Amino acid sequence: MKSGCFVMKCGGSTLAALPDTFFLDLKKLQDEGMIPVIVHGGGPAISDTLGKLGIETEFVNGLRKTNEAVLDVVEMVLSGQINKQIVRKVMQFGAKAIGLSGVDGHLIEAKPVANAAEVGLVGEVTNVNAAIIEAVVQMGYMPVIAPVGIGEGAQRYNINADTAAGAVASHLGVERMIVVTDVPGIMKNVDGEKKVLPVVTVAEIERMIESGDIYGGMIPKVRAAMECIQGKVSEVVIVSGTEPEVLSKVLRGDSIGTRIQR
Ligand SMILES: Nc1ncnc2c1ncn2[C@@H]1O[C@H](COP(=O)(O)OP(=O)(O)O)[C@@H](O)[C@H]1O
Ligand SMILES: CC(=O)N[C@@H](CCC(=O)OP(=O)(O)O)C(=O)O
Repeated sequence: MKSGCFVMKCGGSTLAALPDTFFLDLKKLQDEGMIPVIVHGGGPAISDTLGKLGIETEFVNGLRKTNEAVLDVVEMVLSGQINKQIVRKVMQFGAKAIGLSGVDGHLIEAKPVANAAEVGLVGEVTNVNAAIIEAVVQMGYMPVIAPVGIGEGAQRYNINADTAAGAVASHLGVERMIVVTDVPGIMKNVDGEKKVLPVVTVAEIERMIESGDIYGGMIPKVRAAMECIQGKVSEVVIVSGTEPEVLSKVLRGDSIGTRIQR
């Protein structure tokens, strides 16, 4: 992949709260020749629609228990509602974007996760067809990707968005993944005060999961980060979407959020 390309994962927790400056920043970066590849979540919107339809939903270690009925809603909300909302918003601020789901052109190939007996149709990424992303970028568009995967027998899978973003970053071989969420980074209680850790290593993350300092939705983020920094990706940065011009700040190396390094 060309230099200047980075993967940005945008969590469902923060999508509605993203300020206009976030989208203006994306447009500025695209104009400057930077290449954002967006992978998005949408967990809260999925839960909301499942609730309206009276379908029960449950999480096991941060993964949604998924059957075909749940998968219908996951695909509808992620590839339909949320993906198009993001594409429309990016275009409204003047940038060029094309929305895809992991199903399109076998973009994200998947197989059942190891604990499928417990969580059902949740996928683990087996391959990312980077050539599709590269072709979209070549045409001057920002790819916006929904984390639904496809596997053997054309089976769809629900993939955690952090996991999908990490796999996309690894397969594209980008230098950096930026995880945009609703907290300013990985936080820790220091002398009774919650502080953002500027840098954490893999060993520190393992200790923080063990001690319970990292829990819930932060776990798939740090697991995806630890997985992708084993390869070409040199760092994963976790930041808040409400911080003005957060992407430009990370890319120019400002001290912001939490950097996860090898
Ligand atoms: N150590 C930690 N520092 C910051 N947030 C944490 C930590 N451990 C767990 N969290 C939780 O992780 C959440 C972010 O994950 P999640 O809600 O899944 O967001 P997203 O939709 O962006 O993926 C935070 O709102 C916070 O409640
Ligand atoms: C398997 C699994 O749990 N999939 C997630 C996919 C969306 C997601 O990950 O969205 P966030 O980034 O907003 O959490 C789900 O069904 O909620």
